[in-house]
Amino acid sequence: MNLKQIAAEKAVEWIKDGMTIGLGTGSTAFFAIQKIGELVKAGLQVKAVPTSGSTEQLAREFGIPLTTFAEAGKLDITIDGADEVDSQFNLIKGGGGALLREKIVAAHSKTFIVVVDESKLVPTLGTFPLPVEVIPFAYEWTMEEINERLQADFKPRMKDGQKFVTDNGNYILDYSFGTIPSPTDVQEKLNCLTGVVEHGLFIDMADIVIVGRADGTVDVLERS
Ligand SMILES: O=C(CO)[C@H](O)[C@H](O)COP(=O)(O)O
Repeated sequence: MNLKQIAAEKAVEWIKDGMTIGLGTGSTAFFAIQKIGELVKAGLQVKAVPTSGSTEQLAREFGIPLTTFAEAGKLDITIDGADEVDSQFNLIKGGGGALLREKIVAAHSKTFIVVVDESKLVPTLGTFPLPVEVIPFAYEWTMEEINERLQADFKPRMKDGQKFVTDNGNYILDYSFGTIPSPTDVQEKLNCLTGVVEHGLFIDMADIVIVGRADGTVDVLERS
């Protein structure tokens, strides 16, 4: 079986009747959404908040009832993928461009479960470029300020020859660090910059990391 699928389907075991859940974005989250759809068809009662337009569409296709934050309050569980996971459960996310809603949803969940195949486990974050979501208005100035602070190479994210635009109408800059020895340091530098909406560092947010291994087993790692 696909490693992403075994991790994602394991995570779905945490979902119980009556829960409100956050649905992540990406090819790993897809398998969780698909499985939840099957369980809903079989009678599971849940309501979900999607983290992107594409996930909302998938949830509708799979017949998963949707809700809003206003209605749901704090979510019971969110299941989402990640681009990198370090040994402290810190993450880089946003490869799919949904980092802002993903972070909001994860931050408002009692339990945040991250599902990955083992290739996403790293000793230190930073091989995967760090996505930074910026407001399009005067984004060149924001970019200059970020560059001054981060001193790392970056590329504006493109799609079909145009700047990639997020579900929130913003741009993404992908920063190549190679290695991020102190994710909190980078987070602090980015958090106070006007024009930066959000970044893909998810620090101290994941409660459980579920890993699909090449030998077909699945590891459930819980934050101590
Ligand atoms: O953060 C994300 C989307 O914004 C995804 O969770 C991340 O990119 C991992 O994607 P995949 O499961 O397809 O490898």
